[in-house]
Amino acid sequence: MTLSIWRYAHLALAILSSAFLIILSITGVILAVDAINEKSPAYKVDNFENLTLAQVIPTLRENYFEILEIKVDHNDFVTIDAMDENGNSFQAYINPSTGKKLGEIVPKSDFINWITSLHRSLFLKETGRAIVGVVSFLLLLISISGLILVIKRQQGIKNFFTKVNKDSFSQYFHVVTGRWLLIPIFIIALTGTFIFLARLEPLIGKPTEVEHQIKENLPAKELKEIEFFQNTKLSKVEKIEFPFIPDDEAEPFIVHLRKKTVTINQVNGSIISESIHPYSAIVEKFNIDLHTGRTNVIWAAILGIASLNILFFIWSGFVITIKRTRTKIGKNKYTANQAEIVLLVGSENGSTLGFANKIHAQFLANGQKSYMAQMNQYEVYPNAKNIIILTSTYGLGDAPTNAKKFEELVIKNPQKNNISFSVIGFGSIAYSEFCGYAIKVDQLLAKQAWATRLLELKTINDKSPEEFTNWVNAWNEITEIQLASTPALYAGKAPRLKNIKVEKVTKTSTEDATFKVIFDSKIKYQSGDLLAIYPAHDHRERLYSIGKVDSKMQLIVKLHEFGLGSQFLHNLSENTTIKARIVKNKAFHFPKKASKVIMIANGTGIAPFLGMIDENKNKIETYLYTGLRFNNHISKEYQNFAQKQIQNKQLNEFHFAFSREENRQYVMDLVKRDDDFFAQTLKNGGIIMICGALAMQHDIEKVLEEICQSHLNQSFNDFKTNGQFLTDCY
Ligand SMILES: Cc1cc2nc3c(=O)[nH]c(=O)nc-3n(C[C@H](O)[C@H](O)[C@H](O)COP(=O)(O)O)c2cc1C
Repeated sequence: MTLSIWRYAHLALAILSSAFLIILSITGVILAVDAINEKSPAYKVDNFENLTLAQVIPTLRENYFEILEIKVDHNDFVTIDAMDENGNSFQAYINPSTGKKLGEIVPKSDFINWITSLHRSLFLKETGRAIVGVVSFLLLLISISGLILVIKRQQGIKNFFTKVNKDSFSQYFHVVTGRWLLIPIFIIALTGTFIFLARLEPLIGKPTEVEHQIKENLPAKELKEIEFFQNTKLSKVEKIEFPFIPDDEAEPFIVHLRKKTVTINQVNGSIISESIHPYSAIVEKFNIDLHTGRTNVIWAAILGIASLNILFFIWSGFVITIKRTRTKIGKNKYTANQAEIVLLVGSENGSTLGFANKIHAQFLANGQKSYMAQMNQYEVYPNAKNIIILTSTYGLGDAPTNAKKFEELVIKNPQKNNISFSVIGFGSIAYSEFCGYAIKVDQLLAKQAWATRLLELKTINDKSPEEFTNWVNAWNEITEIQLASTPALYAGKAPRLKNIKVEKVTKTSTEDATFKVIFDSKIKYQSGDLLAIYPAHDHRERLYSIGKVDSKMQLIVKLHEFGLGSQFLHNLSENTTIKARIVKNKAFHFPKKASKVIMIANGTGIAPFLGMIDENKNKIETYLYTGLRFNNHISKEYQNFAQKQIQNKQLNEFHFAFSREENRQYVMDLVKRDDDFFAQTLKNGGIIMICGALAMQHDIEKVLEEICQSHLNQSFNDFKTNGQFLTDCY
């Protein structure tokens, strides 16, 4: 049978029974705790297993005036129901070997009685019992289908307990705890079903009565001499009814054992009759013991944990199902016939579809006729120029469920035009066949006469947005249709946006079109973090480095004529709010401890450093090197700020280079000039931070390499790997 039939059966049964299962599991946990509690105080005596009735009955007779009965409960505690000399009846726990009273019998609390009744019959008497019986049976079927799903997932029964790869929290724990708790849950379900069945009239057997021949004139015996008492252990007894009047032959002892009830002549000790319990009654008791854990603390604890876990199964099972429904594809704007870009998705749990959705939305926003379908819906696309396949892998290099028919369909429906194809595989290196199915699909398409490879197969481990942007970059390089290459955009969860208030947008400097935006916001962030804004009010985000100055969020932005982000920021009105989010950039936070920090920036890359200097309350020795084009009002403002911070002792020195002024200078010229200082700083464990253009970073790294080689006879790489070089360049 296919995986999906088992999966649907498992799900349908769970949906059908979940409301009742929730009630039964919660009450089950409470009853399990009660079963454990019941065992303390412990009234079981040490030699209980060895005591015979020949020892117990005479002792009790000596100690008590008139005994009605004694009972041995499932905890092996013995209780007595007797009368004292004054004719007052009493019940108590006793020590069966000495007859001593051990404690009062405390009745179950109203709460426990209420819970027990809810658990047994949902307060609906016989109807409720029937519902509970049916739900137990459904739970039995759920555990069987669950067992089969685990076996299938683990590729056979022999791998049942081998490692489960962590795909998502809910899935991982559903499978892992499922493996361990399947047996107790199976037993709970099976015994629960039997307890219900055992109450059905036709299944209840009748006891077998055995009358013994009564021998006349047998000699009288003392109680301790009666053979039956000598041969019967107290531990096998459930109840003994004592004769009303001692020494009267007409008044027998009635001993209730697990398997039978025996009537004994109290004078001569002969067995008068035996009533052998039907098999169903014995099984029922055993079932109740197993179902309630009342005879064993450890088993009661296991049942409690298993019951609790049923709640967890219900929760995680539904999370998995909801995730799975995410593999459904929404309505397309264009038909398969109109489509120029076709995105085909193979996804079991929806994450691959998430990636596909994001590029589909961008294609549509760029005016492309993009069409998305499941791989199982493959057909002929008369106008397609590009087919992009995004598929995950399951089993041992197998297709996800919605791609199972793909191979057959590709062979059956050859395309009529030449179409470029590109395959992106989603998988996990934890599996031996990493992206095995994507590899198969890539090879299959390569063999089709109509297909031309656009890009090499790209495999992506563990849904990595970074690895996905490698494919995006490769796509952007060879096609006209540009896709966003910010990894954060492709990260799993849709980001939660916050409202932040615009406090001020400064005028742009005439020479290099730079301006400052100040936000007033209570969101948590730190200088060096990034602010993600959504200028097109869609999912495409632009990131800006943040400086926290005077407790305000400050961005320094260069206005680009066609820059969506910079134009958006530039046009903001004061006292309005925008939707944005913080992208934590831990790798670029100001060090909490360092012997020395050197900051290198060019252009707007100075933004986070202004904040870091302002926040340098520990007065770590800090040096700022900045490269700008012009020495204008903006650079003057930076210099004034730096001067003030030197007075505060939050900055030690600052150096500016201007590339469009007299004596053209770049920031790397300043580094070269202070080569000895840079070498010593690195040697002494100091940290260099760099923010600005990627090209500047390359140049600076080259200069630092030369400095390290000539001054320290060492490679700059050593300091990089040592975490002494922090970068945030774009
Ligand atoms: C039961 C199971 C089996 C898997 N088998 C493989 C495999 O053989 N090879 C592989 O590369 N990834 C395997 N994976 C990992 C998935 O392909 C990967 O997590 C993928 O990103 C899931 O995408 P989806 O959410 O779109 O289905 C397996 C995952 C699970 C849960």
